[in-house]
Order: sequence, then structure tokens, then C-alpha cells
Amino acid sequence: MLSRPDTLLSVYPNNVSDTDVSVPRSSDLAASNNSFKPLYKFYRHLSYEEFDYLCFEPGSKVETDTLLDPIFPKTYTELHPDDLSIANYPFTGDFIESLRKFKYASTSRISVGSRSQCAATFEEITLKSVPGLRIYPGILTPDVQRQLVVNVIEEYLPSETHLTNLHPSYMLPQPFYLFGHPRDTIIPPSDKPTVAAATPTTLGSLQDRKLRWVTLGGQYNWTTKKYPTFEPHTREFPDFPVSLTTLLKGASAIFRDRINPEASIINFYSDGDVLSPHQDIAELSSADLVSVSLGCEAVFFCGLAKDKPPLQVRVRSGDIIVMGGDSRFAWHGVGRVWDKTAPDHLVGFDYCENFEHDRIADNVASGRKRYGQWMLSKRINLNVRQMLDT
Ligand SMILES: O=C(O)CCC(=O)C(=O)O
Ligand SMILES: [Fe+2]
Repeated sequence: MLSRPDTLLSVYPNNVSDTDVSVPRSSDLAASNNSFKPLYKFYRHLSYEEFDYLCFEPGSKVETDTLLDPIFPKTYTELHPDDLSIANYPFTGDFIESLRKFKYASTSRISVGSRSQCAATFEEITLKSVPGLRIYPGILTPDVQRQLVVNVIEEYLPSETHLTNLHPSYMLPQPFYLFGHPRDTIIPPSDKPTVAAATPTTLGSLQDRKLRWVTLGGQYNWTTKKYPTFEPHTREFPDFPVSLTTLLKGASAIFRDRINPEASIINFYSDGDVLSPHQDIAELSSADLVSVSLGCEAVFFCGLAKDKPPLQVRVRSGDIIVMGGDSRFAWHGVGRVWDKTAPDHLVGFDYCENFEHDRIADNVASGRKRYGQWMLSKRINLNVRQMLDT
């Protein structure tokens, strides 16, 4: 069993400077014992078409006996999933021996904000190679995915208590509506920079690449690599958004109530972006970590040891991955993101027509026209943690 290392320091990026806001967090594993590294190299130059082909023809191009496409049709030919509830199939495919697939009916109500959907059935994939990791492909309905995109842009980002990677460098409009002004709006450097001064930029370039993350609830400090020690319900420790808690609690049948959502990091990725291998060990709790994917596709790496080739999972919009049990402190990262792979229900969707306007300013409402275009090349990952032991 992989236990949480004694240190409370996260092994996140020693090599990331606060000034370099456009670079994702990354950690620098020694080349000699880092079995993730060749995979990053491999995926960097892999087109989406090649990736897609690889998923359908494993082994055709490289040794990929650890590549899992959760909706890979081969898994279905092995199974007979019709009308089964709480069934459990040992997967006997030739490339991942240890895949087990569960399919069961649920009455659990998954809702977020004003959108709610009943997930009648969903699948859970667990793997012997990474015990405790649970994959729920496509579990979030298109409605819920869209509502989450809207919440990220209109609720989570604008909150004054939520820090982003941009705050140390720039004087952001308050509240920070990512689409609340024209793209060429000048964003000046911060007048109290805590890092080397930035040069003025535009709102458009924040949208395109510069915005990398926002933190909800307990505000993880990337410099000291710690969560705040003070109590919840203070200004410094904003309450975790109710809308996201509702989503997770609504899906409690899935997560088996094994998380009390207290902190979340929302990552914004663009084409080609990666997240280097790391362990999430800053939390005092070993409760499940819940990771939600929206928008473009990516390959996610996960393994219990950094010197063994990790499992590679194709992640799509609406997927949830839970890192629980032995996998809670596993090594993981994102191999790359491919743009133009977001589903049409996020891209070709009129966010103006379908969400009520009453509580938002006109400029925000008109900015909504651009959400679909933005999602064309974005991947958003919300990963939710419990910080404190109960
Ligand atoms: O984007 C992802 O899927 C993973 C993000 C992650 O591991 C993190 O933010 O700690
Ligand atoms: Fe992580």
C-alpha cells in the first residue's frame, strides 16, 4: 500500500517559478528512475488521429499494454452489459488483463446548480494495476457538463476569495469575469507584485493560455506548498462552493460518501499542455480525491511507483476519476491535451439562450457567446479534495 509520505510538502514543482505563469505546475523527477518520462516524450509528438488509432489498435505502434480507453469497443465485445445491475465482469482482453468493469443501475441524482439529471446507469472501471483508482466514463450528462463550465466562468473564477495563478502578477478586473470585457482589454501588472513584475497583457491572452488554475475552498499556497491552517468559514478560507458540493453529494452513491469536499484545484489546459508527474500529498486526509474532466481529451497517467510505466487512461469530457484507497497518493500526471476534441454539446451550444440571465450583468451575458468557441481548445479539470482529517 502506498501511504502518504511523512512530509506535508507537496512534491509539486520545485522547478516552477511564480513568474512563469504560463507554464503548468511540474515536478522534476530524476531521469534515471522516472518511467513516466518516455511517455511524455512519446505523446508530445502524437497527433490526435494517431492517439485515436492507438486506442483501437493497441500494440500497433508502440508497446502500450497499459493504455486504457474506457469506452474501447473491445471491452464491450467481451461483455454482455444488457440490463444488468450490479454486475461485475472480469475482463479477459489481451491488453489489460486486470480490467474489471462494473455496470449497475442507480437512482442517484447528479445535479449542479439549476441543472439536474438522473444518471440511470453508469459504469465503474477498476484496475488491479492501480488498486483504488475508479473510472466513471461519461458519467456527467451534457447538461451537467455545460452547467459546470458556466459555474467555473461565472461563479468560481469571479469570486474574490479564489486565487488564480494570475493574481501575483496582474491586476485583474474585479470581479474577474473571463469574458466580461472585450478581448483586447488591457490587463495591467499588479501594483503589489509578489513575484517579478509582469508586463501588461490582454484579457484575450488570459483566456488563450495564461489562465492556468483557480483554487476553491482551502486556498493551497503554491509558494509555501501548504494549505492554510486556520478554520473554515473565515474570509481567508472561503467556503467550498455549494454547487460543486451538491454535485459530489448527489453522486454519493458513486463516491460512497468518502469525501468531504473542502478544496479544489481547477486546471485549464490548452493544446499540447501537460502536467508533470506528482503526488497530491498536501492534504491531511486520505479521503478520496475526485477528478472531473470537461472539454478536450487528454491522456492521464497514474501509477503507484514512479519507476514503473504508469497506466495511461484516455479521458474525455464528462468522465470522473476517483483516486481512492491505495491510489490516493499515487503518482499521476497529464501526458498531453489535444485541442478540437471537445464534444459538440459544449462547443456547438448556445450558452446565451439556455441559461437564465437574471443574475448576471449584460456584459457577462454577451460574453457567453464565446464560451463554446473557448471550449473548442480547452480542457478543464476540477479535482476536489478533503484537506482535513475528520
Ligand atoms: O488534469 C488532471 O486530470 C489532473 C490534475 C491534477 O493531478 C492536479 O491538479 O493535481
Ligand atoms: Fe494531482
